[in-house]
Amino acid sequence: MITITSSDLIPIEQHFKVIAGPGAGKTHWLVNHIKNVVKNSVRLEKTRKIVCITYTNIAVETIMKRLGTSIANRVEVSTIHSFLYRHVVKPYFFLIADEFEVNFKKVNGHESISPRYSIIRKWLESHKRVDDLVAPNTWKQLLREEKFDSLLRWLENLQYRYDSEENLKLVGNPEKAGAIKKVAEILEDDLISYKKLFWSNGKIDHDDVLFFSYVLVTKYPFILKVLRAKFPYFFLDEFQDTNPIQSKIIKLIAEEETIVGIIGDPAQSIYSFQGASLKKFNNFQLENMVEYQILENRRSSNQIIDLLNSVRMDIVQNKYKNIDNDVPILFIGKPIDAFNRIKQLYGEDIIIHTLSRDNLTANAMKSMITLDGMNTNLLTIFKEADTDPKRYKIILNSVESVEFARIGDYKNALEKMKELFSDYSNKEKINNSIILLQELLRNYSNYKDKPFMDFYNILKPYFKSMAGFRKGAAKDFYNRNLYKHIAICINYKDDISHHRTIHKAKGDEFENVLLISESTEFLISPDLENEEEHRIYYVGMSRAISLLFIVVPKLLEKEQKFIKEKYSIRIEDLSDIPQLN
Ligand SMILES: Nc1ncnc2c1ncn2[C@@H]1O[C@H](COP(=O)(O)OP(=O)(O)OP(=O)(O)O)[C@@H](O)[C@H]1O
Repeated sequence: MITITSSDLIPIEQHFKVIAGPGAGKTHWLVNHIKNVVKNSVRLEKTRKIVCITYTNIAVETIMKRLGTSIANRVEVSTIHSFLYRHVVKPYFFLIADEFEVNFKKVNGHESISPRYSIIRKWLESHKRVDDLVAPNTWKQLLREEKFDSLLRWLENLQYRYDSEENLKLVGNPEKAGAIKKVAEILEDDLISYKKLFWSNGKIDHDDVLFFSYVLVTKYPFILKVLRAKFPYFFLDEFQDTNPIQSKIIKLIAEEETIVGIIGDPAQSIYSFQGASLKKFNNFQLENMVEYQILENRRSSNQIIDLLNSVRMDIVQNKYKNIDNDVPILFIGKPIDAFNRIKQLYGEDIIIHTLSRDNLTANAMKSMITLDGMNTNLLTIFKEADTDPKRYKIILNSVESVEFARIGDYKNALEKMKELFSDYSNKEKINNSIILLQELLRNYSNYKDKPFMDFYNILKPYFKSMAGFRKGAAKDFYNRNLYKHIAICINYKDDISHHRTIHKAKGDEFENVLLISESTEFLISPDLENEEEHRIYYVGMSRAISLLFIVVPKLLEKEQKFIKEKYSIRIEDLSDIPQLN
């Protein structure tokens, strides 16, 4: 292992792996490396390009900006899904379309696809093992209530996995099977038929892109030759979270001609549910690959780096900036109280980013409301209650569009709205979407704290054909639930707000961070190597530049004592601060 700094250059014609902790300047280093390749490579010629793969669209934009306009046209910065779609799936889909029953002419990009009742019904009815589905789990019984609910959740979590013979298989996650656990194995036998119902309609999702790419490059190796000819350099940031299919494709590309470089931090591997793992990153090898490490932390104050170093065993980061600041504070109490307490301590103007473990807490922080006693499952209940798919889509997309816009994400807000005007010309689609979105934002205070039915009533004049209500579950749902409670259950696409999940904050950095946690396990017995939960909180803590705060709901006396002894950290019980409202 060779130690470098984020300003050092390395040879450009060798595969490499760069390992470095948070704030080491991995992205910074990668941008410099790309510039160095553009400047010195004799293999780029006019049309050949460098590929730079990163994890999110936001990260793509950051890298493009840092590369600058003068060399941006020499580099293809992209997420892996967009890259593979553009260069493998789209041009070569026709080769496997018949085999997988894909209507490839209808395929237009990749999207998140949710299971739908009509499709599930069709699939179950003609499932190749339908005769093995016997009472109380006949195909009709599986379409009812609790079982259907479990079936939905199970289908939402399908994954492509390699079996022991390295064949790629589509499998379900038994942990998500709930009430259908007993029959999940039978259902799993014919999952491809379920997928084909979407594919035959031209709909493919993000995982399908990886799957089809893998099938294509292994069946038709000439595609690899084309990729190598077009892209002599292939770099991947955040490689610790790489999906195994992606890893295999990269290895195939690296077999000849193309130089592959991967960059990442094993302690920041937080996507095991997508099949990534710290071990896979550590074990990733290519012929003659050179390994480097960067041991600096250029982001955080000395006090934050001390804390990060105390929970991490494999490396000790150097304090590059060598800037002192206040020691981190561990609050005991509610997140909103902690947020207000920080303002009390540091002044109203302090900008605080809160990072939460789950989506709901992050969204509740956006609206500064507490989750106490709230039903946190409202979106699932909404989907079940509103059996009119058209109305459901209009309402859900509108909520998403409004809430995306409220955090400043107008791009995705507009996309959501445009889906509701699919029958219009492109220009009309945009115009209608803007007008409606503006109207909804202007009216926000008129429906935010009111029953969901009020929101429906505001939308109704814009969608004349949207169904009304008869007595029943749908009407009850709209009358009994408040808009704001449904709004906090949505999933933000690109969350650019000050209140995000830790997962959505990956790769980013903020001046002051309040980390919201349910437990202090990651401080009391940290084990980054084996516990993904601990790594998630480590990622959260390491986003902070100047000040770090952590809030937990409770902490035993002996735990307080232990934490005080082990770390330089201040503990404050918020119930002892009377002036907090
Ligand atoms: N060589 C350098 N010169 C100047 N600034 C640097 C250098 N390297 C890194 N930085 C700065 O240090 C900070 C951390 O860098 P960067 O975001 O690239 O780290 P990272 O290793 O990708 O972090 P993480 O893994 O935590 O997301 C950034 O503000 C970046 O601009």
